[in-house]
Amino acid sequence: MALRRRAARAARSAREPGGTVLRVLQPLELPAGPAVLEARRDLLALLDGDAAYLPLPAGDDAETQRLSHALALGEPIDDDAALVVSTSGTTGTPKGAVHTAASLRASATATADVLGGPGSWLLALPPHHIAGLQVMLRSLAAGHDPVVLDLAAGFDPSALPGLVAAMPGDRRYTSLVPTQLRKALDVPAAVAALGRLDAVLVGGAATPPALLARALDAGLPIVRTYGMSETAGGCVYDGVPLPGATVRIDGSGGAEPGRVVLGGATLARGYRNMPEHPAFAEPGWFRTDDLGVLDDGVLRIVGRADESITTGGLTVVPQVVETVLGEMPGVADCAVLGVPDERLGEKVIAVIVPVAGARRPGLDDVREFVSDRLDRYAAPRAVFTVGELPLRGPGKVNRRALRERFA
Ligand SMILES: O=C(O)CCC(=O)c1ccccc1C(=O)O
Repeated sequence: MALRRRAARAARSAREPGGTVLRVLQPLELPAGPAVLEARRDLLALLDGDAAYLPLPAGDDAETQRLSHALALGEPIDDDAALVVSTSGTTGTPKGAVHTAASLRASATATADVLGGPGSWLLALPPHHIAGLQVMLRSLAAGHDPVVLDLAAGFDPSALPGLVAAMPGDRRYTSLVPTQLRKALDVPAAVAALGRLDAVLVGGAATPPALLARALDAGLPIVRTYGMSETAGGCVYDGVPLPGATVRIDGSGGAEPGRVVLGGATLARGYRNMPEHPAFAEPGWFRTDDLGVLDDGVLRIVGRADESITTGGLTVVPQVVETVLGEMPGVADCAVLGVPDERLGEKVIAVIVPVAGARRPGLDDVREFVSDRLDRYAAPRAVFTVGELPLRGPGKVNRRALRERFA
């Protein structure tokens, strides 16, 4: 059912006597267990699907706007578990990040503090994704129903003006992934609408510098966020940790990129049913798969440890090459990956989405463009063009699918 119709129904059910309900947000076959959300009935009406509603015993907070105990279809998770966020992870092993009421509250509070106060939120991301979930929670925490963009037929920026106009409250926010921002920038009325918001959070994937520059030039209040399900969404805004969040770089020699390790009150307690998982081995810290550098306390993400390419014995971080290619005329979007190569072990290839109507950049164009911007060994050795990049989640390129296609 279209989200718009659900929204209309939600508005109706909001007038019914409330009561809280539990809601399973994720399919049950995940070994990590389902994510369960308790929220007001009017919100849950937006999240229609096949899952069952389980009535919650009414407590002190019967018409609550907070999260509380989660049950997996009657199976208790843990005493202090509030929400299990299912995360596929890049490695493909599904995991459930166990959040407590404290970690979720810490995230909501820190976000509101940094953005200038609680406000209403426009939901433009799937509600089972941590960023979409956070949009709903922050909006509900501020006492506002989130305004919902219908994603049934994909992200349509022309819906933004009407939805932004319908947003209550004196502070108004939204969260987008970079691909959505790119689409919105092509629609002047959408740019004007986003420009009326107090912040547009962009995250989930690296925002190419050229895209960021276009958005800032258009006057959009962009905040680049960095975080993941394990940190209850963004815990670093524009490179600066939120109040209470901490960032450490491990295994880095000075300016060299090292492993990003995150700490602070927004951290999940661990992965469900995986007490030995190495990412949570050090109490109070979460070891990410990201590589980054800290310049004067400002975090810059360089790429992912598990996606780096070894070519001729040298390491290439795909995101570094993507950032350079993203500045190339005629390139709307791109992904860089390693494919098996007899001589080099792996070779660097680029998959490019050309700008509509522009000449398709070829291998010679690419090699010339990168020649004074990248080390020789990092230059792509093959270039493919596609209409759009396959995604494995909002904003995240499915490199595995590309590797299978172009290897
Ligand atoms: O992709 C992830 O794992 C987290 C991304 C994320 O939290 C996010 C993504 C887009 C916009 C806003 C946010 C956010 O920090 O809430």
